[in-house]
Amino acid sequence: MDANRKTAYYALMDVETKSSYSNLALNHQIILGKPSSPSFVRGLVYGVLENKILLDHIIEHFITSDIDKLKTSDLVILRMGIYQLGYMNSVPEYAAVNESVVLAKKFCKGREGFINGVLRSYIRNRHAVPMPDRSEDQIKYLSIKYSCLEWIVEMWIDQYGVETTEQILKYSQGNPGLCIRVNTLKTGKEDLMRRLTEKGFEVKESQICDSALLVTKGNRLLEDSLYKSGLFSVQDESSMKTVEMMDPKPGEMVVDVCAAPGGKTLAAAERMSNRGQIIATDIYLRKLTLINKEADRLGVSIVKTWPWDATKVDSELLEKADRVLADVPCSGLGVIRRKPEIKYKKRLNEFDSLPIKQLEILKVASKYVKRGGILQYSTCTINKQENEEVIKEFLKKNKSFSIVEERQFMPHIDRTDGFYVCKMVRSDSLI
Ligand SMILES: C[S@@+](CC[C@H](N)C(=O)[O-])C[C@H]1O[C@@H](n2cnc3c(N)ncnc32)[C@H](O)[C@@H]1O
Repeated sequence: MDANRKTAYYALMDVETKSSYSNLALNHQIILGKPSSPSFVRGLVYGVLENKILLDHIIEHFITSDIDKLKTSDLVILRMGIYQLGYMNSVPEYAAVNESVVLAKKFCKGREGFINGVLRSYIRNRHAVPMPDRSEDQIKYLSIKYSCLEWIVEMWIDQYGVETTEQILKYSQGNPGLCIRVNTLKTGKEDLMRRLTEKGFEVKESQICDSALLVTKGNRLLEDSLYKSGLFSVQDESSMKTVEMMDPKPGEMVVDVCAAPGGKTLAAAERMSNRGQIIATDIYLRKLTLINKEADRLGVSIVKTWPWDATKVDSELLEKADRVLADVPCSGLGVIRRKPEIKYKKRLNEFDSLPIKQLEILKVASKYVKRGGILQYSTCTINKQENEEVIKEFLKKNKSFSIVEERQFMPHIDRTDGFYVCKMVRSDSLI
């Protein structure tokens, strides 16, 4: 059996049946399965996940039974087969069908005839699958075309209008690429570019962040000695941009109240030339160990971690910090191209209560800021209720803070993840 497709199947089953995060499931299965082409596996897994609603719409056209009655294993193999046939030009039709049948024989015995039949019908009639009439049901049309649950499409249409919503959906698809942060404590951007290029990686500078490099070609980056010796970290441009906007200076005291897994904390430490102090807290103790481990790899010694619920005031920190970062838990709707599974989350009470929790965390975080200090709020979402609305509520009752810079980054405008940053300053005088 082809190890590439088997690995993709296992990763997709992990996402469907164990609610695993796609990136973690994929990395885990690639390590276990040792496929000959990890990039093929990635393309197939992300392609299927990104287009799940569209693929199911197609499958429904070619089966007589109810799609909800299919076993997950049947459905995953059908999605993989249709995706290869319809959207992966490099895969010959016979390979897509034969390999799907081989998977079916192993993982859903007795269903190989059914799967073979559906895939062959698709080959014969792929152009006959109707889309919903856009003029009759715009939300349904966009939901199927861009594979995103209807409640999210509806919410964005309410907040941004139809045209922008379609742009957001369009640019939230496709491989975002790999971005790394140069560890300026150990190397410089030019030096790292040269060393990576010598090893066969293709690297270019980011247009968005000073310390970011985009790796456009090359495999097994994290197994390389340059990574192991701490010369760089993997981090999205959006995360790095947040720290660039916060602009922590050497010698300052910084508090990061939702710090794990530590991307922004460690970027801040590098920007501070490892001078000063950063208190990094998170509600989950086990996640804090990741920060400490990474700090060791990067040669960072100014970070102190401890578990803390950011909705509770830590009296040790009152008015102590030059800068406080509240990178709060959010719906993640700005990072759906990295984590497509977010597009399929049902709207639960948890979603609607997020702004309440975010405001609570922000209020507590504000108490740690010195007079004249900086308070920065950030999310990786494009839901206004978790962004502008939270800030509006906060500023209404906290008159000593005012906005220095506020930005909503959008996938279709900035070609980045969707994320929101609001940098505020606490007044010098008593208000
Ligand atoms: C967006 S993530 C932070 C990412 C991090 N700043 C980084 O750059 O790597 C939000 C974090 O908030 C933490 N969290 C959730 N509820 C919390 C609470 N009540 N108190 C403290 N941390 C919380 C989560 O464990 C999660 O690690």
